Amino acid sequence: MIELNHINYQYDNFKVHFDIAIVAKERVVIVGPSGAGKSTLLNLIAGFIHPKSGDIILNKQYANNLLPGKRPVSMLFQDNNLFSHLTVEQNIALGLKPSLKLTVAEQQTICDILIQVGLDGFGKRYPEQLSGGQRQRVALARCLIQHRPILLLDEPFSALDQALRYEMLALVNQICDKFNLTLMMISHYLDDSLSYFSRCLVVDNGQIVFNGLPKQLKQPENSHIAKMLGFNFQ
Ligand SMILES: Nc1ncnc2c1ncn2[C@@H]1O[C@H](COP(=O)(O)OP(=O)(O)OP(=O)(O)O)[C@@H](O)[C@H]1O
Repeated sequence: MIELNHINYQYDNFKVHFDIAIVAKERVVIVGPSGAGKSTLLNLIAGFIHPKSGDIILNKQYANNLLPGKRPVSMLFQDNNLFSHLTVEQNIALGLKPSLKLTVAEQQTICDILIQVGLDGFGKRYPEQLSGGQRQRVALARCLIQHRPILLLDEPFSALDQALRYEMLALVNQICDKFNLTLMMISHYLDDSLSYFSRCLVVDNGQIVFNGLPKQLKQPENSHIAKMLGFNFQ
């Protein structure tokens, strides 16, 4: 679970305030205009930035003072940050052991995870020998191998074409089922992908202005929010 209690944070002249509670295994999509504070929200949860005030509770543990690596969180970015001089297997292994000296059991874990993300047989390739979707699968595998219960995705599939984006969403959905993950994902899209999420947060100007079922965004009383987002549900 994720609780942000009266969280305040400020860049030079941009303030955010977040107050949310997300229960374990929820799947939350975060949308909002560019510069609204969506990445800031995930960065606060991941521990890359620290609130000026307020409490962050992750899986019932007070997390304000925890370094990113000690939080029960893994995060995937749009630029997957794979190392070009390392193979797929080695890139994934980094999530497990920075020394890359793996036991036989750990090597097997990597083989298993490659199968999970549909990349069986790709372990010896280098990132440049993969498509954009395959590279994102490797980055996703590196997150999953850490076995952290909270998965944060910062627009990881935005650069992919629609068919591949849906494929990746379906894969993430399956993975969340299998590993009982709590998911928060930033997206620029709110279309058929709605069905994968149990909740939608709309962030605008550093605040959450909508927190509800994705389908409620289609209701007439929320038409101003849908319009602000530029979504056309007709
Ligand atoms: N390191 C920083 N220093 C100063 N201002 C920043 C910094 N990072 C972000 N901001 C500002 O904070 C605001 C929120 O940024 P954030 O990246 O959270 O928005 P976003 O909703 O994720 O945007 P986008 O959809 O364009 O990625 C923006 O106005 C941005 O310019």
